[in-house]
Amino acid sequence: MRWKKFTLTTTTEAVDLISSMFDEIGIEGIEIEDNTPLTEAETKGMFIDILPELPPDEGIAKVSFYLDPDSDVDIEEMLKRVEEGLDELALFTDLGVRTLETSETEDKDWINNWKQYFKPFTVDDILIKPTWEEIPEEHKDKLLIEIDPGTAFGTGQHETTQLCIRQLKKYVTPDTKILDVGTGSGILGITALKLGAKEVFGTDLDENAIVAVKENMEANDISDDKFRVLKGNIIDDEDVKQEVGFEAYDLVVANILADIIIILQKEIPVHMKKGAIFITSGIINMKEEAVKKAFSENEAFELVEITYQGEWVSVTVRKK
Ligand SMILES: C[S@@+](CC[C@H](N)C(=O)[O-])C[C@H]1O[C@@H](n2cnc3c(N)ncnc32)[C@H](O)[C@@H]1O
Repeated sequence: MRWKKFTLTTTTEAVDLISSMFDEIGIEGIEIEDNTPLTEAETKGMFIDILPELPPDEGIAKVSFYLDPDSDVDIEEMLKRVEEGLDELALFTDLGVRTLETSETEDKDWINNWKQYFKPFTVDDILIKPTWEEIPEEHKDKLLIEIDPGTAFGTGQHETTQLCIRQLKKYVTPDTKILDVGTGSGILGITALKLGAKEVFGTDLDENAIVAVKENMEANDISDDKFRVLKGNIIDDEDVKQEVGFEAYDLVVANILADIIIILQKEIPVHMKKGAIFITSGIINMKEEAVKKAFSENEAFELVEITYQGEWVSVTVRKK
C-alpha cells in the first residue's frame, strides 16, 4: 500500500503540543525526528507513549504522520484541521518554519516500527508486557497484563496511564463496576479486571481502540461479559449515554487530555453512583489549575486526591 506521508518542520518546543493536537483531531502513529537533544522533562512531556529515538545533533524538529489515500479519511479536510490546529498553537508557541511536505512511502511497516521500543516493565507489583515478549524470570510473581495496543494508545508506558493504574489499585474491589472513557488499548479496564473488578464498560472515539480491546481481552483471558466496549462520544451522543447507563458505576477512569477532562466532568456524574470515584489523568502540569477549577465549580464532586508523575497530573474526585 502507498501511504501519503506528511512531514511538518517545526521547533523542539512545539513538538509535544503538536502531538497532542494531532491526537485530538484523530491523527495516529506520528513519528518525531528531533535533532535538538531534548531535556528529560521535555521528553516526558510528550503525550505519546512510545518515545522516539533522538539523534544527538543540533537542529530543528520534524513531526510526520501518514494517511491512507484509499481509506475513508478525507485528506483535504484533515489537512485543513491540521492547519487550523497549527494556527491556534501559533498564538502561544513558536512553530518555527512550519512547512508541511508531502511524500509517498511504500513502508508498510511504519505502523509496527514502535514495537522495538516496547519491552516488559513493571508498575509496582504489576508486570505489563507486550504480547510478543516472554515473561522475564525475575517478574514471574507479578500480576501479568499482556498488551498489544495495535494503533490505539495504551502500552502502559506513559506516566498518565501509570498514574491511573496506581489509583485503580486503591479503589478497585470485587464489587466495582467501572466505566473506562477513552479506553484505547483497554489497558486500564483490563488492569482493573485483573485487580478483581466486577465488570468494565469502555468507550472510545477511535475504531482501532475497539479492535485492540477485543484482542487484548483475548490475550488476558477476559470473557465478553466482563468488558463491553463501544465506539462513540459520551460527551455529546445521546445513544452512547443511554447505552452506558445512568447511576450505574462505582468508578470512572478517563485518561484523556486536560481540555477534554474539563468538558467530560460535566457529563460524567449522571453515570456514577453516589459516592463513586472518578479518576482522571492526561493532564499536563500547566493545565492542573484549570482542571482543579473545573472540578471545584462542579457541585457533584468533592476532591479526593491529586497525584503526580513527571510532568503529568492525576486528579481523583468523588461523587457527593
Ligand atoms: C491517552 S489515550 C488513553 C488510553 C488508555 N486509557 C491509557 O490510559 O493508556 C486517550 C484515548 O481517549 C480517546 N478519546 C479522546 N476523546 C474521547 C472522548 N470524548 N470519548 C471517548 N474517548 C475519547 C482517544 O481516542 C484515546 O484512545
